[in-house]
Amino acid sequence: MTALLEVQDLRVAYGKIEAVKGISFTVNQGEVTTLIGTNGAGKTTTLRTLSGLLRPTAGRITFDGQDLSTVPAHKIVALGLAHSPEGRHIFPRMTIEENLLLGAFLRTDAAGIAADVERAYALFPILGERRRQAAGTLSGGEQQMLAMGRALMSQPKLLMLDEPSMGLSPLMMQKIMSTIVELKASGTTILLVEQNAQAALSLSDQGYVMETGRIALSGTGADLLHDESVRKAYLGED
Ligand SMILES: Nc1ncnc2c1ncn2[C@@H]1O[C@H](COP(=O)(O)OP(=O)(O)OP(=O)(O)O)[C@@H](O)[C@H]1O
Repeated sequence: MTALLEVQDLRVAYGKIEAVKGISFTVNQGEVTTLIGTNGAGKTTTLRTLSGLLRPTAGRITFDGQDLSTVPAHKIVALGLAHSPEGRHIFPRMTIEENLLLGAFLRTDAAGIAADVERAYALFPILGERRRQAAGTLSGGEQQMLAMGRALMSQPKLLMLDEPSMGLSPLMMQKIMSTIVELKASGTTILLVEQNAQAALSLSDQGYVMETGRIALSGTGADLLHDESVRKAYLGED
């Protein structure tokens, strides 16, 4: 198993408040790795740090053999790391296609970009049907598809998805989860942050449980899914 991302003893603080308190985890090439945890555990802070939006106070991030700790955010996309953020952050007045093309802002290969736009439409047909409409007219779930499609437009080695199922209907959530499985099958490595532990762990190779800035538990998705403490805390079992 080759590690694509290695995080060692990472610490991140907002002023005096330490949100991530020395976490270590690995994302293997070609796998889906999930971070689960309660609200405020530090999952989003971790993804934002990997994207270069926050600076760690300590620790090491190695991505594809390179130390990321001091690489600025705008260079991190070029290294192959894409982030579909919590809350999607699509541009509502721009069209769906314009939003997708923003994800390719570093690329100059017109034919490749056009092919990847078509790939996004194949993955999410609704986006293709409405390509010329303002993105703000999409439903929440469709906006999530757009955010994922846009992140894929940079042809990332690692796709980070922050709470892709948030606020979605069960049917829409299933679509997003099955797309994650499809993306993995086509060779994309994924780091997933999810509140829906059942759905996320079911499709994950590896999982990490975060609690108040620390990793409390780790294992394969199947191990965690069957772990009694995980079932009690995250799957609502007595
Ligand atoms: N901009 C900020 N300034 C100060 N504290 C922050 C900021 N953003 C997050 N925090 C704090 O850092 C901690 C970790 O938050 P984070 O958003 O990373 O958690 P999370 O695991 O993603 O939670 P959620 O599932 O609720 O999104 C929380 O205590 C939160 O209040």
